[in-house]
Amino acid sequence: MSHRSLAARAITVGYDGRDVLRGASLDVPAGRRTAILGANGSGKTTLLRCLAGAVTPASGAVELDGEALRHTRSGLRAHRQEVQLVLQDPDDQLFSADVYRDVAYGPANLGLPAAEVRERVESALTLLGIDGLSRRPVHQLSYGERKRVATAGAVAMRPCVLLLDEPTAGLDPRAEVEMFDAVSRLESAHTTVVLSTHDVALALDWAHSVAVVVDGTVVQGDPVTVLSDAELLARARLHVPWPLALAAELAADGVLPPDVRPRNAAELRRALTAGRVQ
Ligand SMILES: Nc1ncnc2c1ncn2[C@@H]1O[C@H](COP(=O)(O)OP(=O)(O)OP(=O)(O)O)[C@@H](O)[C@H]1O
Repeated sequence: MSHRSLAARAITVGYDGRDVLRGASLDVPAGRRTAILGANGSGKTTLLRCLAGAVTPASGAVELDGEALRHTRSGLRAHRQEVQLVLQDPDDQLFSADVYRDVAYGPANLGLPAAEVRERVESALTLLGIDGLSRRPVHQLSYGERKRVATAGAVAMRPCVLLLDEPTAGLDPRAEVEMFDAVSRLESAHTTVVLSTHDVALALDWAHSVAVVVDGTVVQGDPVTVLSDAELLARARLHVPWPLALAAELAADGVLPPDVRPRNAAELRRALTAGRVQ
C-alpha cells in the first residue's frame, strides 16, 4: 500500500436535473491531509461520493494518480480497492449481524484467503481501538462504536486513499481524539486521508489543504489563507476559526502583530509569549 494522489477535475453532478456541483475541482496530493468544509446541502458528500466512484459526474473526471476513473464494472472495482469512503451515518454502511463479519465483508469479497481476511479484520479493529467489540451484534452498539466499526470496514480494504464523511460528528471529545489517533496510524501506514467536517478549528489544525464547497464549486488552498477569508466563509455559512479570530482581535488591541496566524492553541500561546509565531 502506498500514498496515491486523487483529484476531481471540473466535475458537474446533480440529482433529478438539479446540479449540486458545477465544474468543481479538488486536488488531493499523495500523503497530504485534505479537509472539505461547506454548509449543509452544499455538496460535500456528493463530492466524496464522486471521488469514491459511487456517483458518476455528468461531466468532468475523477483521477487517481493522473489516470481518469472509468465508470465501468472493472474500472469501478479497481478504483474501490484503492479508494474507500466511510459514510457519515454508520447505519448506511453496516449490515452484518456482528462486528467481525461486517468488517470481514469487503476483504472476503475480494476473494482473499481466510487467513488474510482474519489478519486484516484484526488489524483494522486494533487500529480503531475496538478489538473488544469483535463478536458483538452491530445493532447493540452505540452510535460512536458503530462509526468506528464502519471505519474499520473501510480500513480492512487497505485503501491508498480513505475518504471520511464527517468522521467526528456525533462523537464525544475523547472519541474524537481517538478517531484522530487512528487517522494518524493510517497515515503512517501510507493511507492518504480526506475528510469532510463542519469544524473549522479542526480543519485549520489538522489539514494541509482546505477545500470549501460553496455555490456549486470548490475553493481550495492552504488552511490559514482559506480560513482567514471571512467573506468566503460567510458565503459558505462558516465562520473564521477561533485561533485566527482571537489573534485578529489581539492584533486590533495591539497585543499581537497583525500578521500572526496561529493554527491552534499552542501556536497562539507561542505567539503571545514570543511576540509572534515562528
Ligand atoms: N440521492 C439524492 N437524490 C436527490 N438529491 C440528493 C441526493 N443526495 C443529495 N441530494 C441533494 O444534493 C444536495 C447536496 O447534498 P450533500 O449530501 O452532498 O450535501 P452535504 O454538503 O454533504 O450536506 P450536509 O452537511 O448536510 O451533510 C442537497 O440539496 C441534497 O438534498
